[in-house]
Amino acid sequence: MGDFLTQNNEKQQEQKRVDFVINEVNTQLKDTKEQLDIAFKERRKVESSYGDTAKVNTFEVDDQMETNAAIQQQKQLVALTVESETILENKEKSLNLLKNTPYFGRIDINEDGEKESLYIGTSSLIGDDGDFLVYDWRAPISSLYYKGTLGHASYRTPTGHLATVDLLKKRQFKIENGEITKMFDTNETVGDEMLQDVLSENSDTHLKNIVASVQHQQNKIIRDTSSDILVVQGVAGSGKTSAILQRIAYLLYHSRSEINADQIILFSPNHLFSHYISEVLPSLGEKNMRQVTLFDFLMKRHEGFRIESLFDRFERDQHNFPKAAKEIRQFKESLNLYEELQDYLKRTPSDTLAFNDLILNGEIVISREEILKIYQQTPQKLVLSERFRQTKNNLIELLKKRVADHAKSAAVEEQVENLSDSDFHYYHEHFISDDKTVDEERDILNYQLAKEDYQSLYDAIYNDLFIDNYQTYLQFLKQVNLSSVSKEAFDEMIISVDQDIENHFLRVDDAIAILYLRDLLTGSGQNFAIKHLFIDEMQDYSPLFMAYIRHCFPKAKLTLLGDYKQNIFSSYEQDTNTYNQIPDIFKNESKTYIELNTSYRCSKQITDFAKKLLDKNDHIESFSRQGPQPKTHFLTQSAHDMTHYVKLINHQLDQYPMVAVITKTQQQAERLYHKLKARIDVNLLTQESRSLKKGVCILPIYLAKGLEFDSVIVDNVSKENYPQQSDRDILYTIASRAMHELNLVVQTQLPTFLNTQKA
Ligand SMILES: Nc1ncnc2c1ncn2[C@@H]1O[C@H](COP(=O)(O)OP(=O)(O)OP(=O)(O)O)[C@@H](O)[C@H]1O
Repeated sequence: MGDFLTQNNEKQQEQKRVDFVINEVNTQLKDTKEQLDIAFKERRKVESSYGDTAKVNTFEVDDQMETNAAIQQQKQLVALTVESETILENKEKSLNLLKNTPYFGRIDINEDGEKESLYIGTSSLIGDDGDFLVYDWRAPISSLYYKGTLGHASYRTPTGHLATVDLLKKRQFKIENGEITKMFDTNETVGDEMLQDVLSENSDTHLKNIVASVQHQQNKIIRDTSSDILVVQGVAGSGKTSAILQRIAYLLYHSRSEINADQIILFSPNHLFSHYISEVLPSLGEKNMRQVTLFDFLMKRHEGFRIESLFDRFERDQHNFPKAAKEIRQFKESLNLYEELQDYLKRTPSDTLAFNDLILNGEIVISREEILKIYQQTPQKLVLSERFRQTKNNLIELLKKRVADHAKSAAVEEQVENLSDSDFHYYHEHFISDDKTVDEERDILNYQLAKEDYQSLYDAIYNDLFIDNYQTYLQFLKQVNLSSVSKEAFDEMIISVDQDIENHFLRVDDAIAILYLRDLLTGSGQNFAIKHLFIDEMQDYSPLFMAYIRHCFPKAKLTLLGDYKQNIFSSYEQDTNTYNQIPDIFKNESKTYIELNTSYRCSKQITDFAKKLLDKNDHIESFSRQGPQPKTHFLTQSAHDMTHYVKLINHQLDQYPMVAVITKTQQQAERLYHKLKARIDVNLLTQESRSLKKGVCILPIYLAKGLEFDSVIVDNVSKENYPQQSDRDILYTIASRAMHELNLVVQTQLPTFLNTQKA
């Protein structure tokens, strides 16, 4: 009873403080809004007078100079007003976040005999008297909340000095709409009670931030600023995605002046996922980073080609994936291919390199033979990219000569004759100075028009389109000797790649290899501006792609995360997966490895079930949250059984806002959707889907990657549908999408690997 009273009293005290802080937030919000209003008016004023200045007569030279100086000054003024407006807007955003939940944690410390209580929230709040009412969770001192248990603890001060304190108390709050709904004191890093509470909530259409309950290992990922390559292997639901999003917020805070969100790229598995995670950073007061999928990345770089997505490839593999095809794919995805490519390009006689004719209006202006000759005339001792640079320069010179010839042609003469008055004035104004004679004027005009005729050829040379990477790739393949595959099978593959190219279509592995080949040849394709690159679900990317990504973003620090057990797309076996090859891919770079072994997403019962699908050696810990046991339902697709299927779905829907029926393939998802849609409101998700909705959705597993649902129904877990041992990875991935409840629908018999365990 005494305890209860003390607790109640403490809660009242804390609530008083919350009220006080919210009051301060509201006052500051009001001030900020007023200042924003002033800043906005100020900017409008400066901008409109900037316009007036620009209109000043620029006829006289002196006036012109004066005007330029004035314009520069005005430009600076506009930049300053925009900057102060942005600062105020950011402040307003942070205050709005603090308005309902000003903080989530408190630590009491004794530092050099001085006791202090610090409150921790999504951003800092400084009161009238200059005191910190709330500390940003990313401030150095806030790290005490995440890493230490009570007693001695240390943190690095902004000056780099290691400060030691006595951590006396750690308290967690759940504050909703200004009211403390829960409050726990804890000695754990972040106590189980709070975590239990967060994890027992229902799933949502968007991932939430985990700022209040980051766990010790996750904290290491978030606060690592020194590794060049940070590699995270984490079991399904262990918070990898959550941790990297927090990490991005952390990096942005600590390097505000050096990094902005545009210099951070996240490779995400699909657009559904991109949308699913898009609210985490804004909820922490930060701008979202750039997101790209592998498919988009390749499409952008192979203009005019259709690319097979990983999803289409997965569907195709379900129908036919012979052993030879698997061997060839493994080769095309491997670092060996990179080495062979390099080697080939070094030793290959130049006449096996393929070039494109430069064609204008159906006529060859520079033929591929001419280009080859130019290339062959460059010094052999130079590196390839340098030979290409010289070839390119020489081609431009040659084109200039062709332009000069063209300028004298009757066609151009005629164009000049037929110029309209306004075009004539335009050329005069832009290209011909007053001191030219009539003949000179004519020559310049002819040359300019001839140059414009040839502009597309300049662009083609500039963009390296005179090289035929696709044919060069075929030439390369023709000399590969892959001992594990018969010559017939390999030749067949080359014919099929040739046909694909003819049809302007590329398979993923070819698309990546061709990009690498292109960049090795031309020395292009690198982006030095990107500072951080994150790859989620790294197990989906081949070693070759990883090496290529390093080539593309040479200055970026990499954070690679994944779970090699959720191995759906790759043709690799466990011991040759991308994760194991990281030391070979990033040979001379420093790497830090972190493992996350606890699944926070699933109830203990679901994690225990999923665990049995994996090897004994795979280490997964379940979090202690309890839920119902996974259940098996034997249902065919007869009308009678479909009624039971619908009942099962409805029953889940009565209990949970988000229910997913997960199939193995898109085709199965579509078939099931058509059977169910007349009886129940369901939402079919496809590659084109961009967002999740509450209710019931049907989707194939590869679209459910990275997502989670309150309840998952696994469709058709039958031995015909999951015949192989490797299908265990797919079932593991499906099962681990479920937070609270898992149901398996079996049409015939359970797969052999599941038969030995009762669901
Ligand atoms: N420290 C934490 N506090 C609260 N919730 C957490 C924490 N860590 C993870 N979670 C929750 O666990 C769930 C899984 O997290 P997340 O999606 O980041 O895991 P993941 O490792 O990326 O999973 P997957 O490999 O399946 O994509 C999310 O609901 C997330 O909010």
